[in-house]
Amino acid sequence: MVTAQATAASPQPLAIPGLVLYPDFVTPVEQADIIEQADRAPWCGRGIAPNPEMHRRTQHYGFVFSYRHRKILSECHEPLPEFLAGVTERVTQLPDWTPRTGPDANLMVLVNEYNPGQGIMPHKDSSAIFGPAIGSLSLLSPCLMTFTKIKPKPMKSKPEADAQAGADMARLSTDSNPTGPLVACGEEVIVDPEVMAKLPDSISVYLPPRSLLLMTGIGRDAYTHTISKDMTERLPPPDSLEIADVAASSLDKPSPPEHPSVNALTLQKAQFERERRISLTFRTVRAVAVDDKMEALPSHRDATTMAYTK
Ligand SMILES: O=C(O)CCC(=O)C(=O)O
Ligand SMILES: [Fe+2]
Repeated sequence: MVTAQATAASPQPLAIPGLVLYPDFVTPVEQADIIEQADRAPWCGRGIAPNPEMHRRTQHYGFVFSYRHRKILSECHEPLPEFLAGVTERVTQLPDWTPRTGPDANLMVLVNEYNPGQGIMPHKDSSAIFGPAIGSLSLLSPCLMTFTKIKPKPMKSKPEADAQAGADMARLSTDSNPTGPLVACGEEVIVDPEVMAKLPDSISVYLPPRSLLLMTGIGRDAYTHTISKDMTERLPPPDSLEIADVAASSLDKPSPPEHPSVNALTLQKAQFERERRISLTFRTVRAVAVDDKMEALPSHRDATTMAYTK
């Protein structure tokens, strides 16, 4: 059983603002418990509704997301299953978890399974559908998650921008093409181009087993994230790799005992084999599809826009 207690390892802010890695977010025993319980629950994908066309298997708790239609299919306020309650509470109590918490927080937990050869295309989680923080808990196999700066669109006047936001919302409710980055609209961060210009174009983040990656602000809204399908992950040069607890300059030093998997891999190999990985994605839902239109959920009507303009 995963309980809502504080995590031992200290958080690691990454090179992109808003991205923070929490190593050892769950213990090996908690990891085994989550995997066992998830494997007893029904998966969708590979011919099974509600996402039969997906090759990757998923489980959707709290709300059901359709990849084909890119929307939350139905509102369902059933409590999260017992095996997810503790870890979800722990995520939503993190100091940088910005959405509201509590029973009306419209939480969704998505379980993703990646077998060797499976990944996730570059995308940004829609700001119209999902709230301002996304937590990703990595279980079993490590992987690299690559963040790439989204190229800015040409500046628009206010009426044009408003019209575009409306069009984006309409597109979200009708578009059936599941490829390509999701449309960004809603209450996403507004970033000063000068701030963005100083940030890296792309970084690869090494996600050790049992770590939680929290994505907020710039890292959530101004970058896409992706996991490759490669069976073998090759570590990029140290200056483009973000590794928890290991500064690029200390890669040739002996590994500290607390995170042997991170350092052993980094020090001994320039590559590693992907094995089965299960991730839990924690998000709040802002809008659901009702009669084929997107409608904002009540608890997000008063959400405030965060601006990174300084
Ligand atoms: O597997 C992960 O860690 C990320 C999943 C993800 O990006 C998503 O479901 O939108
Ligand atoms: Fe995502």
